[in-house]
Amino acid sequence: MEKGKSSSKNKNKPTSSSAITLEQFVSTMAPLIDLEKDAEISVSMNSAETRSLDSAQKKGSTILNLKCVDIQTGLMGKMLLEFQSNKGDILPPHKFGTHDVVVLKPNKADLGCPALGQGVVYRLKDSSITVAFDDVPEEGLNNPLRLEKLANEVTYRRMKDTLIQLSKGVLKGPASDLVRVLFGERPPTMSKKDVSFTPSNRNLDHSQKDAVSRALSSKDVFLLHGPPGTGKTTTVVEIILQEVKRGSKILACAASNIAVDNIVERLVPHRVKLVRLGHPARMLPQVLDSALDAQVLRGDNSSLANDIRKEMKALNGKLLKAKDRNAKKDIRRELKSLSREERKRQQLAVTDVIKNADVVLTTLTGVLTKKLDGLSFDVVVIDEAAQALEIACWIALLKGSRCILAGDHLQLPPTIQSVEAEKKGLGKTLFERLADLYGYEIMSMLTVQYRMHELIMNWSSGELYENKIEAHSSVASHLLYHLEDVKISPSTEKALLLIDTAGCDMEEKKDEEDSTLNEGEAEVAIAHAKRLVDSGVGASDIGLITPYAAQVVFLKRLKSNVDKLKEMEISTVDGFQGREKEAIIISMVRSNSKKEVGFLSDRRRMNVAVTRARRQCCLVCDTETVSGDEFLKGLIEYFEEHGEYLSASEYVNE
Ligand SMILES: Nc1ncnc2c1ncn2[C@@H]1O[C@H](COP(=O)(O)OP(=O)(O)OP(=O)(O)O)[C@@H](O)[C@H]1O
Repeated sequence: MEKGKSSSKNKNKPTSSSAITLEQFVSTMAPLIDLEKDAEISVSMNSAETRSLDSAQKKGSTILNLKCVDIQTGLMGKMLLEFQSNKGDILPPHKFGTHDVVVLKPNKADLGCPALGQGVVYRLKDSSITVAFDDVPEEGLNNPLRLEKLANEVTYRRMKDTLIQLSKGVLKGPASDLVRVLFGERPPTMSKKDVSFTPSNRNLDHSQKDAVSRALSSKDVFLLHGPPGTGKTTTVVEIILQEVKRGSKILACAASNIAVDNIVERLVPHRVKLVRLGHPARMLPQVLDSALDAQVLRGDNSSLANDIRKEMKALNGKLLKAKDRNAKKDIRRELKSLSREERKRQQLAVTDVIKNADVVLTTLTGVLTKKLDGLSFDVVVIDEAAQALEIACWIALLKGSRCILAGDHLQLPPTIQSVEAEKKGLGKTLFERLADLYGYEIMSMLTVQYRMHELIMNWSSGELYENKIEAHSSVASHLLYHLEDVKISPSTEKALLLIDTAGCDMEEKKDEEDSTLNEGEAEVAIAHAKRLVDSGVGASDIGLITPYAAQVVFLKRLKSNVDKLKEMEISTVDGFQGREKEAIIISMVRSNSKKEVGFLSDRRRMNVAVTRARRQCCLVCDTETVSGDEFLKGLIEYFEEHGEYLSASEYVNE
């Protein structure tokens, strides 16, 4: 925000890094996309460096020794196969994520052996992984199996294609004026009068209403800045509904499938004509009804295509029986024409659905489907824009003449695998660049938050949002013991807790992959979670988060021995962005005599960590080590002043 503010004072004098020209952008990004692709391939099974199965499992790109425990039909004919480890409860540490493309192979088969099937990860739990396949593999399911993760090269190809398009043809497309504004060649414009509207959601607060009105006034670009818990998606949905009322055709996107589905779910009750494009295995079950495939099946053209297929089947039967050459020739001719008709009907079914929809929703990379070729939109809305690569945003932006980007550049940016690409600026988002370039001229910030106790919020608001955020009265003073069935106890009566491991002999260490973990601290964090559950807090209402992947693995191992914590989620901070829990425990891990804190010092990461909590945020850390960093020192002092301080020694041996 500070950046946005300062640039708003000298409106059209952008800072050097944000005032990049289109040509500079294209020439900088092309090699960075290649670097990132290479980095992704090197952690996947397509990598030439993967020489043995053991090394692949260590890298997390394969999971060995699996058994298939369940097969179900779902998702429009896709087959859902669930796998568990042959060796025990918990899957070994891995780098698989939902929606990754994977192949299934016999456990011991050679690295290059053909796959039994290729699918998409549908669901991931600590102890199982479910994959959606087009068909059930014909054999081999009764023997030990392995899953291999493939690099998603298609995404990179799509980004490269977009760069090429940006570098040449766009000056004539729907986005021709928008491109000039977003690269600082032309100033953005807003209509002179405030646009008034009747909100569909009567609960909108003043900052949300103001943001909707300004979004509707914008003629080219608008940024909706949504700090944690301030109802960014609620506001995005209102903007879309108002644009539909105005008769606009809207393309609504986000970097992740889940964020797209969130919007779909909230639009459906308003009976908006919409369609969700994408692979059904990547969608939430509750939005499948809005999927393109489902709507195509329901359409007239689709049933006509079905009738034609039936006719073709009958003709094929006739063809087999026919003896006369001329009769055979006639049947073949008829079959050919029916097949042409069937294909045409299928395509018409797809275009009908898309043309009839007021809102088309898909992920950013999903926009490059042939189904949207030649189509343009009045407005492109991108949610989670501060978590998307700029080049991914351009895939969607080239389809429209106006855009509305929603996000928070003070939370974590997109994850970049290549250290070099990150250093050279691949992770700088369009949202951040535009906030720098034009500031409040094109941006509104939401200022009422609906998640956190005000003590949890105040630290983040003061450090990152110029103290502009206020807590809504429904959450401002809510505590864990106000929840039904939760007892008042020392563990549940405070919004902020600091458990200090300093002097308790709990040093950090490195795992084989060079990620840091802290076993003593992990035990303390688990002990606090147990105390919460003993006071009546539901385990599923607790989130245990940490910046380090190795600590996640260790914590999960500890958790597997504690039955009452089964439903508690454990994740990296980065993986928990966008989520919330009643109680959050943060294990900060670093404890060393050099006071090294590594990437803990990124204020955006701690901002995300602390603001996941609704009623209690508990920091477990070595205050001696982390206070070596000025920013973290401020965090510790804030917790000491406004919360309860405890020594980790009180939790040892629990
Ligand atoms: N004006 C409002 N009045 C009451 N509750 C609201 C209002 N706006 C948002 N909320 C509530 O706040 C919560 C967060 O809203 P929403 O999901 O829109 O936020 P978000 O900005 O997408 O989330 P995040 O802050 O994690 O990015 C939801 O439970 C929502 O119902």
